[in-house]
Amino acid sequence: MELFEYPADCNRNLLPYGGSVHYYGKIMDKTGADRYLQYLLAEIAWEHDQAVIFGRKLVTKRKVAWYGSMPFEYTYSNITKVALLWTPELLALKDSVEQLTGEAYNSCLLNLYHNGSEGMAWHSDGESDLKKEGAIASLSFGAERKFAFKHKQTKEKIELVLAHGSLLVMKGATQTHWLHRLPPTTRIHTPRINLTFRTIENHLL
Ligand SMILES: O=C(O)CCC(=O)C(=O)O
Ligand SMILES: [Fe+2]
Repeated sequence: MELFEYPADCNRNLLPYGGSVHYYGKIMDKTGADRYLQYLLAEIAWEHDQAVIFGRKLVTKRKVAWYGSMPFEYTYSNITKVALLWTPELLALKDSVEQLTGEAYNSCLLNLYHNGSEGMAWHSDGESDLKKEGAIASLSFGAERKFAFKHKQTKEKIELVLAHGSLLVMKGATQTHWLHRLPPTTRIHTPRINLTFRTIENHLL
């Protein structure tokens, strides 16, 4: 298992095969990242996430929000959500991420993990409404947390730490061949916010 440290080289593919993951490291200074963290904590329309699993409605401790360029409908874990429209701050972040990654995004899923007891289990972001093999750009604010990839067949694992104000991009066949997760940890007692910019297609708008 490899653990990547700074300085980040955004041209380096962290995956050895079957997709591409690029870590840009911190894309803003600490003052800027602190300001976005405070803004996001205070102003985003956070809600507890819900999922219907085996016909039972479960509510997660983690909070989520969903924003976009249009009131897209987005279905995952059998729950349909309607996107809120970009705030000026989210639009500014989207523009920066588009410039850095050379890709366009029309929506963003936001996650708020209150402390290390909250995480996200192994999954891939292969929902049918997402552009196939489209890039997913992930911005992190707040507590530094480990993030892990696991190949679906070989089970090979790749881990890295996502810094405050940092950018990670997953693209190509990554979602087809690799799972990812945010493991829980007892060591973290402060919040982390993650924004994943995505491209929704086949919407009926
Ligand atoms: O919190 C993270 O860094 C990842 C979130 C994630 O994988 C997702 O929203 O699909
Ligand atoms: Fe994901």
